[in-house]
Amino acid sequence: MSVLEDIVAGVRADLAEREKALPFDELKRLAAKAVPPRDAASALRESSIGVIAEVKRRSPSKGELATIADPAALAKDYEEAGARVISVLTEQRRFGGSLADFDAVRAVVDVPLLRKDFIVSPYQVHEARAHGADMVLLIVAALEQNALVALLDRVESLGMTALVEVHNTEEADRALEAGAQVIGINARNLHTLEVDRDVFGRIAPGLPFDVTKVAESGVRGPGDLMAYAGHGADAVLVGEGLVASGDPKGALIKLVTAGSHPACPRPSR
Ligand SMILES: O=C(O)c1ccccc1NCC(=O)[C@H](O)[C@H](O)COP(=O)(O)O
Repeated sequence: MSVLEDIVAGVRADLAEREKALPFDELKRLAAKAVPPRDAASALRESSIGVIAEVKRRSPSKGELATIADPAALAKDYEEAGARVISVLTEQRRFGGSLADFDAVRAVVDVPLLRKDFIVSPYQVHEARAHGADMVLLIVAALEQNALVALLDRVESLGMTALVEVHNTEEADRALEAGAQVIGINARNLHTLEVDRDVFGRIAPGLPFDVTKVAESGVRGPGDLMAYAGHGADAVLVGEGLVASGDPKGALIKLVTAGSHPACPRPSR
């Protein structure tokens, strides 16, 4: 079983428990009553390079990254430092995240929030909305094409933005065929867990100019952000480089400053 398959199997088991506790129809009613979604897509298409700052405790590749006793305080720091979007991992078994973390963050910040999880069911999309999510991650490698199309449609019909994650040109073609408007190119190979920052430069130039391009993983400082920007990134998604830095707010300020520096390549629109 690959790492991704193993994670998804755990996600499905946990999902089955939540579905028992809260029927889908009830969840849909809660989602319909939630505060309307913020426009995450527009937040990522400003004239400077945006940063999606992630609340990430641990990971399959690195194990424990940071304790994060107070995810709300970390998110508040991210907002004050200029994060365009905040990503909150809600997968529990391998990343130590939870919907409780998401709720704590939602209660204190106004910027758009990304629910970062392994979404395989419409239930999780409505769940994200019910908890106040504005953006939802859809990983192409984890989904058959018809499921990808249906989930993307579901995310958009609830007024949220889908961040559709790809790792190679075949997945990028599938994302485009499904109608993705925001594509995340993840430098982390989900089979080997190795990070290859060059993946972005191989895929991004082949995407239509009007698709928002997010470089995911491997940003450890302003130099990496600048390099991704040079290959056409509109935004970068950063976890480890912030939470394991010892000073997440300071590290994010450096990235945000680099993203709006005159020497930083701008999105070409
Ligand atoms: O981070 C991992 O080890 C990982 C393993 C398997 C599936 C997904 C994984 N990470 C999810 C992410 O996409 C990253 O959290 C995100 O891109 C931030 O990456 P980084 O800045 O390198 O922490």
